[in-house]
Amino acid sequence: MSHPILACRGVAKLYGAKASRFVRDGRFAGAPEELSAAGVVSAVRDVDLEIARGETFVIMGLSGSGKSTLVRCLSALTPPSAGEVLFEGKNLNAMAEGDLLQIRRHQMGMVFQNFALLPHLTVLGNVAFPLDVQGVRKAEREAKALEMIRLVGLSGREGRFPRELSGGQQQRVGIARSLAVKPDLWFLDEPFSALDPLIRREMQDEVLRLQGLLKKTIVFITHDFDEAVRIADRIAIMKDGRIEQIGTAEELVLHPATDYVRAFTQEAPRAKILTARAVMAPAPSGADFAGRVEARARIASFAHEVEAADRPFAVVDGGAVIGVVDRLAMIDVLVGRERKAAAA
Ligand SMILES: Nc1ncnc2c1ncn2[C@@H]1O[C@H](COP(=O)(O)OP(=O)(O)OP(=O)(O)O)[C@@H](O)[C@H]1O
Repeated sequence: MSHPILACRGVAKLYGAKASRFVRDGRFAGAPEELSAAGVVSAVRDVDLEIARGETFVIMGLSGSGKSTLVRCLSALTPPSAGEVLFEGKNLNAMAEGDLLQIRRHQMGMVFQNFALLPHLTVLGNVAFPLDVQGVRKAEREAKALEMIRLVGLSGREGRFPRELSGGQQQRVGIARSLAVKPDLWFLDEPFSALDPLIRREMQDEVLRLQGLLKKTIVFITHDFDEAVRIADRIAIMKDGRIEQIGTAEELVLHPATDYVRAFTQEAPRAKILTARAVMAPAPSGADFAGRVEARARIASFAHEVEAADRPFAVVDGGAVIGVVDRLAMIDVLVGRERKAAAA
């Protein structure tokens, strides 16, 4: 990656009175037994990652795996105990407090699971709040806030208080507020887990729509693989404070680096993740095709047609046939048996 907007090198976050014993020369060093004997929790350790500008990067893992702590380190809410977090190449932890505050206020936006709205402020007041903190004048901040309220579809509700809104609407206010400062980096920490499944899906579409429009860099935490698959460019899977693997959903499903990732992705919606390219077989010469599918098309989008056909479908890339998929390939996918991809 040429110029990541955000990068981590050897990041660790330790909790406990004796935590500093396990940091030497800015690096984390300690065996699990030593840490537990000293009563130290390594909420995050050994994290290296790079996030590209415009990327939607999802962090997944079970409860307690360190997702929120890592995001707190990435967003400079908390300093790591060891390692570096680089924002646009600058080390956030070596920065003067004032510069850090500027970056947090002007270049980062956050959305939380519990909405974190101010109950005594209206929708307009809540969305304008971060601009108020920045010292933006009233007329300007209200104009900007109204623009964001319109963007998230809440026009007409500017004067309502949070308690007068549904959960989904409250989270739209949270989203509008986090976007009001026009951040480069947008952090969303399990933003939709308090919402019911239908609203949750609607909000995922909302994030996708806003991302298409605003082209932010997104760091998104979720427990839900379906949610991750819908929105992520890449997914990091965390376990016990460490990142087990980073990859596209397809890479994680097809090439899990550890048994943990294999187990974690077992229930993943394979047909929504795998592409024609990943399941195709080499095309026999002179084959008679029932139709064509794009190499990058997800299986779910064409499985029906292919299953119903008595001949294979051609897999095409840039107009050229690069392989075939047939009924058998569909069954292989559904039972989790992948074929080797044909040379692409
Ligand atoms: N301030 C703290 N003091 C002590 N331990 C902490 C602190 N914050 C987090 N931890 C511990 O660090 C580990 C990681 O916590 P974290 O909240 O980052 O996990 P998570 O993956 O975000 O979990 P969840 O999905 O439940 O929010 C947990 O074992 C937690 O108890």
